Amino acid sequence: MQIVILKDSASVAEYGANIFIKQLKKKADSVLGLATGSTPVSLYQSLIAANKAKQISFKAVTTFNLDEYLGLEGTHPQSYRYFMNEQLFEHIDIDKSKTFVPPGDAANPLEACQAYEEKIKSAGGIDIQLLGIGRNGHIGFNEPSSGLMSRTRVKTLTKATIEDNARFFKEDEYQPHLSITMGIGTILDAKKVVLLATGENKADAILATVEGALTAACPASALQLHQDAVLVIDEAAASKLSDKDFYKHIEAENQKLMARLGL
Ligand SMILES: N[C@@H]1[C@@H](O)[C@H](O)[C@@H](COP(=O)(O)O)O[C@@H]1O
Repeated sequence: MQIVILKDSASVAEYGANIFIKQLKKKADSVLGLATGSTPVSLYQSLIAANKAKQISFKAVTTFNLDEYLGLEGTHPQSYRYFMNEQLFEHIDIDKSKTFVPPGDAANPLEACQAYEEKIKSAGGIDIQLLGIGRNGHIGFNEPSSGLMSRTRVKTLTKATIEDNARFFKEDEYQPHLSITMGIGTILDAKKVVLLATGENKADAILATVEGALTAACPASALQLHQDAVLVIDEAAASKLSDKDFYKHIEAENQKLMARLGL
């Protein structure tokens, strides 16, 4: 796991965006795995700016989002499809028919999960998967106790996640308790995984992910198994790590090596 500790959330977004910009320059028809939540919003703004400045194009790109609320149509303002349209897709030169979000309004969600897996496979697999992290260590909507090899499926949200996400819903608005989410196995199949975390309320989850045991109790700990997982976190999210200075030292050495190799 590559651990990059930066001073604040703006630096995290910029570093994360640069990984995606580099990927799109290298492979114009990349398959991107995308995420929702407040953490990736600034990264999306940087990608929009890079697209407007003609540094990168999304014309040949395909995207797959991690998850969606079950029971919300894509036109619902709290749906993740709506979020993606608003925060990214409507501002870039992407072909919307190549942007996929699990269908929250599927008549048969079980079949829809299977179809989503097949769609990812037929697109050639995900080149880079962007992730945020929940306070309880969830990735996508893979809550604690999720199978480490799980595939796209229906998941019940924990009380903690429902409470954390309640801020997006109006007081009397229906808030789903179920979701469709890529599984942990689906996420691990991505060629590269980039997890962003900022703020002190993510510090316990980051500690469990980096220095804790590989366990379904912290779904993000499964990234310990990935060959190319990058954690981009700010000082606050890194504040509980015991080996923080060591990770900074490794990253400085890593940067020197990359510069020497011209990468
Ligand atoms: N399903 C999403 C996750 O994919 C996201 O990582 C998490 C954290 O969100 P935030 O970035 O707002 O803290 O929220 C939701 O539960």
